[in-house]
Amino acid sequence: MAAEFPKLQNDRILRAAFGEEVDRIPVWVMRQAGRYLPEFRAFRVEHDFFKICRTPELACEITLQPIRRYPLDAAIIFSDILVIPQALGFEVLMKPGHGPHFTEPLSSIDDIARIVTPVDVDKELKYVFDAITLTRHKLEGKVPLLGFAGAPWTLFSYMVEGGGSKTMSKSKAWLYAHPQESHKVLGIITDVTVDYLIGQVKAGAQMLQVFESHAEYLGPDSFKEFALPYLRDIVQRVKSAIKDLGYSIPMTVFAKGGHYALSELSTLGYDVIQIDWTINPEEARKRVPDNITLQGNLDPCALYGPADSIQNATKNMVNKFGKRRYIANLGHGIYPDVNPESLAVFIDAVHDF
Ligand SMILES: Cc1c2[nH]c(c1CCC(=O)O)Cc1[nH]c(c(CCC(=O)O)c1C)Cc1[nH]c(c(CCC(=O)O)c1C)Cc1[nH]c(c(C)c1CCC(=O)O)C2
Repeated sequence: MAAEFPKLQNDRILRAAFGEEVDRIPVWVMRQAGRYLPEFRAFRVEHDFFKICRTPELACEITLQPIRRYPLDAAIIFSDILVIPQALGFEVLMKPGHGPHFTEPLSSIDDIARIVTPVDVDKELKYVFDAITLTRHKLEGKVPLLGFAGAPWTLFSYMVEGGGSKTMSKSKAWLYAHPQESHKVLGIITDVTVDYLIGQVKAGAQMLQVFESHAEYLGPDSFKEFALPYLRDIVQRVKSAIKDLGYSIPMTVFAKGGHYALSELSTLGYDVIQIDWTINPEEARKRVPDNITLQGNLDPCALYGPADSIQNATKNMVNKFGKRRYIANLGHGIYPDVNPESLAVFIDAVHDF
């Protein structure tokens, strides 16, 4: 199937992920297709967020917007981690300015019965696979296309909280009051995520990232019990299945705020570990073995500074990571009120290295 896609012209990010030499440091940016771009905001006036996700032509167009503007080294498919809870039967709305909203979250353990399982991923999430295949063609081999999914604990916390939360106290309450039931739900999410990521590879994704965005709410012990086993399960099952299909695709894990677990995360089988800006890259390098690539980690707020300050911060960051086994990125998604010009300064500063 891969042979049907246009030939890849820039494989820097894949080479860096596998620890091969690169002529220049690859860079992409979390939320590179997003509200900081006027062309994205114009689209959002006309289209609902999940309608864009569900319409391959629209999702493809949004994915390509930052690629047209900047010399990025990867595209990431426009979608959201919450398409998995939707496939499990939850209604999720994206309220402009408020973020995600579940109309009926998991409010008691009796609600587990409402979860639709097993999920026929090829049917329920076909729209994502179609968007990936279309985008892979439309990219014309310019850069690799990344796929992604949310990690089980992060999705579980959304399904229980029903939206954002400062403390995650409802979902953490489940972990302490109903550990067995929590494991059951985490297992259900894991199974569908495995099929989903395999489907993305079959559809044309060339690298995969798993977002454990809510790692910061757990601690070493709860992360070890409720996050780590599922992150391991995902990488091992996906890697083994795609290997049987003849693919070798690098996988990245991002446990935001989860530095306390960096050593354990390094043992799971991911090729790349993304870090946020609250850890010094030199410290991360010490805790992650050198057969793993690091990705990150400029403070997204650094892009509010003037050009010379962005350049200095980027230079400083790259010096700390070193050029080997490194993919440049921000430490979290780009903020909606960042000047698009500032992103160009960041990307050029990485490439000038
Ligand atoms: C936690 C999480 C979500 N979604 C995602 C995560 C993990 C990464 C992270 O930690 O940020 C992942 C995600 N969401 C989106 C992408 C697209 C690809 C890309 O990075 O460009 C990706 C990779 C689009 C999006 N997802 C969302 C938008 C903005 C929606 C809008 O236009 O109204 C975009 C472009 C909405 C979203 N989606 C989510 C939230 C909390 C919000 C609201 C807050 C916000 O806007 O940043 C859940």
